[in-house]
Amino acid sequence: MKITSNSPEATGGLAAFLAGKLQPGDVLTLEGDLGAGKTTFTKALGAALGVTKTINSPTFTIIKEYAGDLPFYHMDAYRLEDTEEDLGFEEYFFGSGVTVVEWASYIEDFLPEERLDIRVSFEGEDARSFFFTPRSSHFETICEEITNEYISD
Ligand SMILES: Nc1ncnc2c1ncn2[C@@H]1O[C@H](COP(=O)(O)OP(=O)(O)OP(=O)(O)O)[C@@H](O)[C@H]1O
Repeated sequence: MKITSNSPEATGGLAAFLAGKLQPGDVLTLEGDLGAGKTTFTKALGAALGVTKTINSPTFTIIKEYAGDLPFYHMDAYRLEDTEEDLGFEEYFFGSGVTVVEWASYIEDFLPEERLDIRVSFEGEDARSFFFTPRSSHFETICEEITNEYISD
């Protein structure tokens, strides 16, 4: 399923709409090229989940935890490339918060099967495409709701 965004604000609105549908224990993976809009999307998602602190890229910390209406975990697996060491991922993935994982393919063996995969691609100066791949019935329902909200006809 593909949604087009024509501005950072539109990306924020899409992230906020998704945030409103999420439940404790939900895991999202987010991939896209440099400058595609992953951070823009994640900041808006976190804000909509009630996080008031500034959300920055967690590259040097692997995971950042934020308090919101429910816990929000922002993970960047870049420095874990093909690790076989379990750093306690389950506490996040099967916990009471929402987790966003960047560079998720690097920790593929530890990812929960039930998740929402999101890919952002650069289409032009302010244009971005968001591709959503739901990997559970819960996320299929959410994707249908996003489609109904964003795709008319
Ligand atoms: N439709 C759009 N959606 C998101 N960002 C957009 C859009 N149009 C323009 N932008 C701009 O593109 C940039 C996206 O940067 P952002 O840091 O979110 O990307 P990123 O994918 O996290 O990159 P990096 O991997 O380098 O951290 C921002 O400067 C943002 O204002």
